[in-house]
Amino acid sequence: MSAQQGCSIDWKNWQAEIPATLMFIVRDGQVLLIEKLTGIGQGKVNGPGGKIDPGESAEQAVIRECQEELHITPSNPVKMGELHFAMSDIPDIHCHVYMAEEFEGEPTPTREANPLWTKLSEIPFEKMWADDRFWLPQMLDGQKFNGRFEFDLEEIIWQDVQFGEDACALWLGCPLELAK
Ligand SMILES: Nc1ncnc2c1[nH]c(=O)n2[C@H]1C[C@H](O)[C@@H](COP(=O)(O)OP(=O)(O)OP(=O)(O)O)O1
Repeated sequence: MSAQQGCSIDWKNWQAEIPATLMFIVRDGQVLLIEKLTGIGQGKVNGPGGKIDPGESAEQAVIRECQEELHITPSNPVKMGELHFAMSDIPDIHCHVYMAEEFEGEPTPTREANPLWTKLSEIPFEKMWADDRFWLPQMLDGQKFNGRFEFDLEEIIWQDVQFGEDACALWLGCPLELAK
């Protein structure tokens, strides 16, 4: 799929209804994933994360979600990417993706998530959102990215993912972010 061919979304004027976050903590050749027990993507494997609350920055939100879902607090999160999901069956999502190497606490199962320490070579893409295989390996390799996906239900019908520092210039930022 090329950058614009076959895409029905006017990305220039696109605005997501749901601002959201994801966190991938990497330590000792493993990444901390979750089995998601509630919310959008229930039943899938993903990183911890969730919706950004009004007045919250993306970074504040991703830390809060890790506390709620796994009882851990990531330190020094690094923003790695933005994901733009135009969905057919649920509201569109704009997701801010972070990585961290350190955290406080012990990953603990909660009502919302089961923690899954996963070898970097054994990520279960077949249990994850279809887009993950197009940016997660590169991100875990240290590349920043900007991804746009049009979904028809669970299937990707158009995509564009860019990597490297240039990709950061495409980030929309977080409209709810507090001035820093
Ligand atoms: N396509 C795709 N790929 C990868 N990750 C995601 C998607 N779509 C998504 O929504 N996500 C991620 C983004 C967020 O981390 C979650 C969705 O947020 P959700 O769990 O519904 O938000 P919470 O705030 O935790 O849930 P509620 O409290 O509102 O139930 O999935």
